[in-house]
Amino acid sequence: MLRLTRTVLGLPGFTGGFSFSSAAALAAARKVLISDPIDPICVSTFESAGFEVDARDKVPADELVELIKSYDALVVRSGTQVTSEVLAAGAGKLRVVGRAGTGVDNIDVDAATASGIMVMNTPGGNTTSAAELTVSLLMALSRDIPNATTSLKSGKWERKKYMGTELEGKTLGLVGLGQIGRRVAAICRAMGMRTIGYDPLMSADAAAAEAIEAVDLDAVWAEADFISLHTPLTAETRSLVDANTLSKCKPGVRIVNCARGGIVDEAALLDALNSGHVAGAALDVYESEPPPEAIKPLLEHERCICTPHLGASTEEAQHKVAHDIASQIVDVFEDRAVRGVVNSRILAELMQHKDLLPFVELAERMGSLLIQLRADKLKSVTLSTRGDLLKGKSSLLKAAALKGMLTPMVEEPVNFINAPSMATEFGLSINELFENKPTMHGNELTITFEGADGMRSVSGTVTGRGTAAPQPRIVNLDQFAIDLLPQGNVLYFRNDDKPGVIGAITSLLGTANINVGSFALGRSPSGAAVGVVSVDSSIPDELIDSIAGLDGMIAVRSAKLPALSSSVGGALGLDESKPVIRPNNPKFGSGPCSKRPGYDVAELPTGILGRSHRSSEGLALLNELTNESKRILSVPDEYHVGVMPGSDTGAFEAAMWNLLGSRPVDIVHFESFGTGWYKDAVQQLKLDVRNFGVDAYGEFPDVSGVSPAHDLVFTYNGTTSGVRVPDGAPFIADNREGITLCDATSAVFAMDMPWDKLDCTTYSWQKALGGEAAHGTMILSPAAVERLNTTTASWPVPKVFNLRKGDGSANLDIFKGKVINTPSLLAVEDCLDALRWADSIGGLPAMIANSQANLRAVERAVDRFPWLSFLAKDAATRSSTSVCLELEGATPEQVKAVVALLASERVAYDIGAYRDAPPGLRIWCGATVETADVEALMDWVAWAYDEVVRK
Ligand SMILES: NC(=O)C1=CN([C@@H]2O[C@H](COP(=O)(O)OP(=O)(O)OC[C@H]3O[C@@H](n4cnc5c(N)ncnc54)[C@H](O)[C@@H]3O)[C@@H](O)[C@H]2O)C=CC1
Ligand SMILES: O=C(O)C(=O)COP(=O)(O)O
Repeated sequence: MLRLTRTVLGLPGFTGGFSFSSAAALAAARKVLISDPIDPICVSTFESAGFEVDARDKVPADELVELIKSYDALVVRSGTQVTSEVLAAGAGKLRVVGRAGTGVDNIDVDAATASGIMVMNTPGGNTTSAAELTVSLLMALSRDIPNATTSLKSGKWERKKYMGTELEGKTLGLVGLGQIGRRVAAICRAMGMRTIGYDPLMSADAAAAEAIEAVDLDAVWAEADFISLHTPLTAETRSLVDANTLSKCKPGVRIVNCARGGIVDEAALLDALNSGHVAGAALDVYESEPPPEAIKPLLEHERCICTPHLGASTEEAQHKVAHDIASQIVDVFEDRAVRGVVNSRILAELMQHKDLLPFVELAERMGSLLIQLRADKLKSVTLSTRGDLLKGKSSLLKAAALKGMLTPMVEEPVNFINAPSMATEFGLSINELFENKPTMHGNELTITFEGADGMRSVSGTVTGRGTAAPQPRIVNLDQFAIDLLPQGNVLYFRNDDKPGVIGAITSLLGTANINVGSFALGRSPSGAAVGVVSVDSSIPDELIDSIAGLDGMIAVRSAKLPALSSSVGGALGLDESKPVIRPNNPKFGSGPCSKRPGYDVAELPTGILGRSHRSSEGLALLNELTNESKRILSVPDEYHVGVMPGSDTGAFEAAMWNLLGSRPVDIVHFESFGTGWYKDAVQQLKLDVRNFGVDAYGEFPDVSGVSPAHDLVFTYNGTTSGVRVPDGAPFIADNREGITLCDATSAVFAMDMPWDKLDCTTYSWQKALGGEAAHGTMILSPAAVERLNTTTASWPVPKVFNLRKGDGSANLDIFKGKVINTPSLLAVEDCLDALRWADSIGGLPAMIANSQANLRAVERAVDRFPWLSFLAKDAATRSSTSVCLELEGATPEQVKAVVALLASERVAYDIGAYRDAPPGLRIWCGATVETADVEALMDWVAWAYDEVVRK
């Protein structure tokens, strides 16, 4: 029974003011208790997901009741009895009970459901093993193998005594045609048996498709030579095989039970064996395990074969179920998926329709709002939906609304698992209605209820779906059009629509030191007005009374709703404050950057490995790479593209060492790497340099003095500052005399490159392509080639950087696949894979669009969170690949803690700012990163900021 703190749904004049349990989402490890012997893969799967595991072979019942209190999850096989006492002791902290196997009859599933604890199993993991044991027992029975073995071992030679019977041609009667029953049927049919079976869920056609004759139970008893049981133990199957049913069986029938003890009445079976009516029985499972003394006569009966619950006891099955249950539980805690849940259809549905999450959040808040604003008992509640998205989804939305309605009313935590059963206990039900009428909001949800104060209703929708961050909004309250973000503390009032009321309310709130966040007002032609005010703190009852006393006031209520973008995680009852959606791919580092979506190293062609890069095949591969890069990047035909050693750094230093020296150099730099090129030019090459630098990270320099007569060295995109050259690099003259050297490593494949302004461009594969490190690409214009041909370097150039031949002319062989030194052909295949992917999504325009969409996702977060800002203030020089962010109010240590927390939650790796840059975040938003992941990440950033900085 539920413990209620209030007379549920019946308090007149209730004015809210509840505190919601916003469990602090600490980064502490989740704790799992394993209380039965299990394959070690279970422990290692949990541990590698950061869980703390306590694995025991056996925990006595009384100890378990104490022990369970400190665990988030419990894993069992059939040995541990998970009773209502255990579940009650665990409730609050315990979220999941996982059964590494099929049968959950050792778990009090109803008690778990009432406490909001998820129960899951691993269907299918041990099907083969259980089916193979069943068939082994059928064969052992037909040939009496155990007795024959014992006889021979005792020195006897009794060939006559052990005359057996063939299975071929005999009828096998199966009760239960689930996974195991069907597998047994398939094996037995292959042995020539006739297979008949009964299962209330299986149609005759579906059974026929499995080559099983669907019959009723009486036919199984009457026709089977062998009967095998494969149902769960339920009220209906308990003692299914008893004296009565046995009497209906053929004399000489043999019976196998590898399903559950209790399906067979053990005393009746012993009688039937004693009378000879049953010729043999094979049991793997017992009513009580281990079996008590009392059933010794059955176990010791000459014609009874018995095994100690070994159906799932194979290395393969144990490995599989142990791995499955651990990864299912990890997935639940990480909100990735809900698989194998046996006590919540709604949860499984919720995880399948993640696109509905904002509506689920809305429904929950609407339910919560209405219940808190009601005046008296509810009479009837109706949820109506409009719009294609919501059609057929009302069970999910109803569950959300119920969760919202119950949460402020009951003491225990309400989640999607227990909300429906709790509601049933209160007799609280919601009617549903789908309305075809179009609405200006597209998809709209309305909850109406009849209370003592008449019909009340609230309607809401979700704005910004698809484009901006989706936001639930209340658009109508009691027939008044309003616009309200349903979160936090809310004051509702209805009054005669006359001047002065709002002023009086704000002044009362001000006097009580309560900040007003927003006002939503609606009015009807009849002269009534309704107002909803969101305020920063809860409103004391005395203040409500004072507002109620204002002239013209009809009704006043207050309510408290959970903070937005935080409560759907509570759907799982896991952690109310954590966002529910995690990035699918948490790799947001700025180099090496994330591989393309769907990347699998196993799919790379490997035929070339071990071959010479100078073989015709090796050469062809290198040329394919440079040609494809050239085509996808729309590099002009007359330019040369080649592979260089040493990543982008190697390629760019090769460019500087080979091309500079004949003119003064202007260096435009605005972050660490560009500053490195500046230092190279001054300190190593001792060039005549003009410095176009910046005072601080995030700025773009004043480039108005860049001279067309000089050479120009610049970075196109500052990976460490999140600053980029403005589109088209307008400061570079078309008719210049000098040449330009452009480090484009985090710009290519994500930005349009103005090739006519770039004479030597370099990049590495590990950035925008998500390729492998150590190789770079160099692109030379005809002017750069001419520079090589007409000048010589006045300093030594190491062999791996040398772009000239012995005669001093440009070594264009490098750009025809004849690379300077040995490349990794595996890295080449990997890069080609990225290029093929680039092509498949629509080439360069699609890659640029991806990166832009990612930047917009971050921009939306910056709009939403006042403490979050771009390091690059000017949008025209803001990078869409290496996006650098500052967290206002966070100390450097706190920024580090935010980064560490996001990594420990496995939502974002490697997103701390570059070591020389100001503390902050650097999120790679190049084309290989998916926008949905950036969107999900930004909610997590907000969560981590709350955890570390605000708490
Ligand atoms: N001995 C052992 O170590 C193992 C035992 N098992 C047990 O075997 C049994 C079957 O497992 P699965 O095939 O994996 O489960 P399943 O869920 O795939 O199949 C059970 C089937 O029983 C049917 N059923 C339910 N009530 C029935 C009734 N009154 N009459 C006839 N059929 C009914 C269901 O419709 C369902 O098709 C379960 O009790 C499970 O716990 C499973 C694995 C290992
Ligand atoms: O999976 C089942 O239902 C089983 O009966 C197997 O039980 P076990 O995990 O071997 O204790």
